[in-house]
Amino acid sequence: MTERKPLMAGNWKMNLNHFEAMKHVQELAFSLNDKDFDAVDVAVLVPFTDLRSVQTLVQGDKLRIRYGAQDVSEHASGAYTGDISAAMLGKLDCAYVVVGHSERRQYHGETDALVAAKALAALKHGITPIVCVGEHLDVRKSGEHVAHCVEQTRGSLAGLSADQVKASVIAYEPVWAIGTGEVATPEDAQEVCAAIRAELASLFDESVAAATKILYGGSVKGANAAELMAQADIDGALVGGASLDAADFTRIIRYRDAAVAAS
Ligand SMILES: O=C[C@H](O)COP(=O)(O)O
Repeated sequence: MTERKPLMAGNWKMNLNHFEAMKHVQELAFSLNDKDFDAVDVAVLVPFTDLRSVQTLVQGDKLRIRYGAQDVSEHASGAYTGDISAAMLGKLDCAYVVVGHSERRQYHGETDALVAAKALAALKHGITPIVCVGEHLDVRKSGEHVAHCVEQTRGSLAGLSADQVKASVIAYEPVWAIGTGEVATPEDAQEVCAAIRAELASLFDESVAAATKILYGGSVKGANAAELMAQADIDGALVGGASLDAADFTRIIRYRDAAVAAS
């Protein structure tokens, strides 16, 4: 069976300027140790304006924290005012980029096809795309959430090869659970993550399904990370609000400690 090393990725969204970013990364680095990094991959997904400062800090201090961006252009270069290319992110040694976050889908009209094009652009430059999918509350209430997320996964990975999917991360984020304090139950999250994994097996094969990391996102905190991580198909978390608090993000990264304390 393939070992999938957990990934805890903090999506800062539009928070923290580059001074605040450096302070926050230093705080996080101070609270984590080698044992944490051996057990879990830790990443911060920061505003574009923070990237160079975070890179300098991480590389200068040889920190084991990885970093990345929250969006990328599907284009290689050219007259796309305000956009940032994957080549530019690659030059900053970004390890990850979020594509298709529900806030981009909602406020910027991003479609599955665009998300797939962005994922491909990232992969071309050796950057792992974190491809987000998830349903709105009305879809959940209609009982169509599994079919919806599977369909969105298929569309958002269109054109990626088996190896490219293995080199990607998928994040299931029910939109109704984002920033609301309304966390999906571990069983709800597992249901969709398992369906996404089954879809990878049917689109490609079992090796792709076994190798691809699937994260859960939506009101993850130190207090609920362990029960989510106990689910077979959840390989980590995409954390918004709680990642802005170094202490709570550390608790999420150390979810195993909470699991031990509860047993
Ligand atoms: O990308 C992160 C998600 O949107 C979750 O945000 P949240 O943890 O604040 O609910």
